[in-house]
Amino acid sequence: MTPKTALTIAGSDSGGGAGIQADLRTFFANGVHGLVALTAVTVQNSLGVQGFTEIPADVVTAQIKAVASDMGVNAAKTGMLATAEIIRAVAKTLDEVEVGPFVVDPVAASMTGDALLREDALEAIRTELFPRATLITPNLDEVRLLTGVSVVDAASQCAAAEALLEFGSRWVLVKGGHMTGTADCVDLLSDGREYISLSGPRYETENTHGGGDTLASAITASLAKGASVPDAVAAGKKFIERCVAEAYPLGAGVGPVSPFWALGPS
Ligand SMILES: Nc1ncnc2c1ncn2[C@@H]1O[C@H](COP(=O)(O)OP(=O)(O)O)[C@@H](O)[C@H]1O
Ligand SMILES: Cc1ncc(COP(=O)(O)O)c(N)n1
Repeated sequence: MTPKTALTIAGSDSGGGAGIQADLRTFFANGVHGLVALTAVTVQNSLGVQGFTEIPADVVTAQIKAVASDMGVNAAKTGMLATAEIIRAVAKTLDEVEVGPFVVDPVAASMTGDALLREDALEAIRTELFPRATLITPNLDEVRLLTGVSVVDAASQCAAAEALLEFGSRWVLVKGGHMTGTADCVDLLSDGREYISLSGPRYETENTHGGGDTLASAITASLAKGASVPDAVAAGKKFIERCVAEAYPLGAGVGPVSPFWALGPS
């Protein structure tokens, strides 16, 4: 049987832990056929991002149109978008092709602190992509850059969600992985009417490279299969929890979260 399709519009991670590599294996692990519009090639390992080269914006557009016109896209997500020009091209293309539910992970920097966006491009994500998004999934650093709100507890997480919804997405997931002083990892999902707190154990590990990409891709895979946003996010949270629990060291720096458990017992 032909599986549902999910499109990732994102960059390549040469270290294989994040970016399109994380997205494609997460789609696979969730039973969805992965499609790709590559935006950038990063030179990256467990120690950080040594550099990147972006793909020309018209080539990003052409990739999206090629797969959408022929194969059909049941849901799509963005990761690293590199430049304001690529962001504007993606926004324009989304007005011309049908991609189903659209998840925007506003990736600004790697977890090692290296920039994955040229200057001024986060503003373009906010103005061009958030209004078109079914769901946006910022982490706490991105929340601070976008709204100025520092999330330190449940009340400020709620305030951040409200501020982010003003930018026009249907739903927002304020991820709490970087919140300090909490025993659990709490992500807050809201559409401005419902406030759904998704709580799970915080695992003791340094190896969380690719965590945000994996969560957003798992959510996108569920949306491609027809789940509602709250159900897709709940399933994504369960998926990423297991991936963090089984994360492994690789290289001298930060290792990747692991989807290998999804293959079943070896
Ligand atoms: N140590 C951890 N244990 C369990 N879950 C975690 C841990 N760190 C992050 N998560 C979860 O992984 C997902 C990614 O979160 P976060 O780290 O906030 O985003 P990002 O990877 O984009 O920086 C969230 O669902 C978060 O709750
Ligand atoms: C190509 C690419 N896309 C996204 C990330 C963010 O992932 P992380 O925050 O885990 O470094 C990354 N490092 N590289």
